[in-house]
Amino acid sequence: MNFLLDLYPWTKVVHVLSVIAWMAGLFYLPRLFVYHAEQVAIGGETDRLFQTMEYKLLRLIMNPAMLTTWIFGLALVATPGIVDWGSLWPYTKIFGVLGMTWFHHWLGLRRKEFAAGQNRFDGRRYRIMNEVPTLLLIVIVASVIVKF
Ligand code: HEM
Repeated sequence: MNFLLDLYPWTKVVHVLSVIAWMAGLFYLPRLFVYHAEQVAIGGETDRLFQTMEYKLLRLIMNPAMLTTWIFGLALVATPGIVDWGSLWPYTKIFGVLGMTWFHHWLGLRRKEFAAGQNRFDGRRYRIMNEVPTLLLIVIVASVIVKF
């Protein structure tokens, strides 16, 4: 895995770029759900517009960004000398990324419900869920920067 040492800064560049794209979607999609749930009548033109925006955000931005975040994150894990498994931070980071991945799939399930005209949650619920990626982001960034 020594070739990964030469690539290390560039692996991290692609990892962080992917993270930014993924996070943009993880913050924005629940906001779309808030307005979709509160302001939009089922079956109308605006409903179809929101469904298209949600579909494209998830499929074209968030799914690929999650995939490349994972691929390049795991490449960083495989790079010699980067992760000290005797420290606490790798475990808090794993907790954060598994939580973020769970949240991504939770949003994907809610998108399918909107697409079927069967949304079950009100805007307040989506507002509350919007805080989940914020909290996980704090845990993850503190883990990789402070490295406690
Ligand atoms: C999906 C699985 C992920 C894995 C396996 C992973 C793994 C890693 C590893 C091993 C590093 C290298 C740390 C170093 O160079 O010292 C790193 C850096 C980083 N990760 Fe991740 N990561 C993942 C997801 C995420 C997520 C979801 C975020 C943010 C929401 C994130 C944010 C960062 C940042 C900002 C850095 C750069 C820290 C620095 O060195 O300045 N990562 N990641």
